[in-house]
Amino acid sequence: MQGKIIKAQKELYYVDIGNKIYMSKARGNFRKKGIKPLVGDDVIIDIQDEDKAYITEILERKNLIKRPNISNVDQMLVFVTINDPPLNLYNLDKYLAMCEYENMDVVIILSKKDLSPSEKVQNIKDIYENIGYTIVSLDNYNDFPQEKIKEILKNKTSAVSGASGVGKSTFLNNLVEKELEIGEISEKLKRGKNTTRHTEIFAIEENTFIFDTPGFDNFDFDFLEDENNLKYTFREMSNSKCKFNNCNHINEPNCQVKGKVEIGQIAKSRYNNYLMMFNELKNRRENKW
Ligand SMILES: Nc1nc2c(ncn2[C@@H]2O[C@H](COP(=O)(O)OP(=O)(O)OP(=O)(O)O)[C@@H](O)[C@H]2O)c(=O)[nH]1
Ligand SMILES: [Zn+2]
Repeated sequence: MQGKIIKAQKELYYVDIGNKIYMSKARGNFRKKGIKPLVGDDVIIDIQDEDKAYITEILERKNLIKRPNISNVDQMLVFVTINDPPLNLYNLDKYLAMCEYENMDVVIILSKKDLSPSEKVQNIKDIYENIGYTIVSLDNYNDFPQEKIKEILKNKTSAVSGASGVGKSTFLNNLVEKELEIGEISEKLKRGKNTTRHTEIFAIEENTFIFDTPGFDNFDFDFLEDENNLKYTFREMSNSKCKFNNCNHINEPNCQVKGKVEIGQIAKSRYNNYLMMFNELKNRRENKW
């Protein structure tokens, strides 16, 4: 039987098989190899009785995030605000680069719309929609697009990320509370108010999950070692016809990316952040030795 680990407590794993949750312990070859099951893992279980089972196999992971340790994130909801806290485009572009590198879909959530001047919201939308990102602006208290969010989450396992105070927990509570009201999430999964926090996944509906702890917590650049690969994580730089096909778009002659920046087809902020990240990675690699 195949299922997904939605919660881990010490050596006990809660495996959701769609209509039922089994408390499971690890058994099998992966244990000998020192591989520990993670929340998010798709696993094969061997059912013992009513609600107990053994995990016998961990299916290949699509990706693995550290701090918190979670796996198989299909989609990242990257949260930003315009004013509170102030928008930091460098960090946003870094999050986006990480998601590209980890092969996750990305949706940008611009929260606290109520506190944001609409022309600034439009500005950000213009930059990011132009390069193919979905961006949803919302007010967690008075304008929460539940149906739209559910549509975005459908049939995927999603996680949230973003700076402290951008409204991630309020968003998650909103989403889960509303679903609880509608009665689509079983009472079993209801978040205990006083229990210790472990990473958990909520099943929004069948085949649709969201992690309750932010991904890329405490983030830095340990995902990318070689600055020469950074260009592949900037969508607007792929498919450019530069003179050199390994062009880093910095000092090379006949660089189409630089040309596009000059005529405004590529956002200056994105390009400048690319240069900053490039240097950050380069310094880091050079200082390692
Ligand atoms: N005006 C307004 N305030 C909001 C909105 N969403 C959240 N807040 C408030 O912003 C503050 C921070 O929200 P949280 O949901 O705790 O933010 P977080 O991203 O989870 O923060 P960390 O837990 O530190 O990572 C709280 O006081 C919320 O009530 C919103 O859409 N509009
Ligand atoms: Zn170039």
